[in-house]
Amino acid sequence: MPVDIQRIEMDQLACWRIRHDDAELVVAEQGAQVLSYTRGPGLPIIWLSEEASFVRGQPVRGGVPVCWPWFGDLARNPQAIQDGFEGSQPPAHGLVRGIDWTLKNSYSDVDGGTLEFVCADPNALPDWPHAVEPTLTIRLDQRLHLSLASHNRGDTPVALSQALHSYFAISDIHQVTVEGLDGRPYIETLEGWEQRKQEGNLLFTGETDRIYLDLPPTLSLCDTGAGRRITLETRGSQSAVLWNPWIEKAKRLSQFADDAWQRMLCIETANVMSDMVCLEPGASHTLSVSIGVEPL
Ligand SMILES: O=P(O)(O)OC[C@H]1O[C@@H](O)[C@H](O)[C@@H](O)[C@@H]1O
Repeated sequence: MPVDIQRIEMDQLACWRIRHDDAELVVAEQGAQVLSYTRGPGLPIIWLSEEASFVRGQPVRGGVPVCWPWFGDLARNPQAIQDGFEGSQPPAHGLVRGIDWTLKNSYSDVDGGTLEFVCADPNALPDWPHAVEPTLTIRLDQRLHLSLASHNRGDTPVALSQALHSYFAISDIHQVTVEGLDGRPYIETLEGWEQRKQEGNLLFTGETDRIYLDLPPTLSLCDTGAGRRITLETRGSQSAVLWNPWIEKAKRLSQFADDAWQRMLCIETANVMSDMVCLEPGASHTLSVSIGVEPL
């Protein structure tokens, strides 16, 4: 079946939809945010909140928000990243989630379709005066491939942290495990940002908000309830954030049903803390993840 690429609208947001075989991907120009990704009928691969709103200037809950040029709370980032921001109220997860990116290129071939976005509005980031424009290449073939590239065109070094904040759809949080973390160090942000070591695979029994470091290139999300394994093959990243808000935090989140914590899990391919990116003048860095699905 030929690859079909269409511009569509989701309420206030201009979006692009790629259909290929039984897969469908929707990406908003705002934030270059993947909103949904499905393959055949049944459980989606990427989760989009039932309460998501598609409003200009507001990040959508679910999909894959791009966190850039810092991840999370700026005050928790290494000093060199904090020093790059000259404003007074840094938003969580950086500056590009709620602004329009430009579709620079789109094309299809026999194997799939590709969208290339650039965040190039020179007035968009007045409090972050650095000559780095991120580009996000999104390719759908038998897998979903996301590549976030940063190129320092200025004449001073630039430090940044970032994440492809992927929300995965799951059958039930009690029936999933994450493989590939065994023996790796992590920062337990819910208990004083203590550094700990993972023993075995990760299971979920409560609120989880951890930064894993020194990671191997592949992590897997094994979902026995759905009978499938989602694999994340990364490049340019050795850190990931594992997040589930559980019961109480779910009630405080925007665009999030009280019980939605049971149906989603974030595995965020990242460059955070000691895995931050330092770009010398003229240097580039690319953070990539390829997301595949296989039956158990
Ligand atoms: O509500 P936001 O800004 O999209 O953030 C959602 C979550 O994003 C995760 O990456 C953080 O680790 C969590 O602490 C945070 O709650």
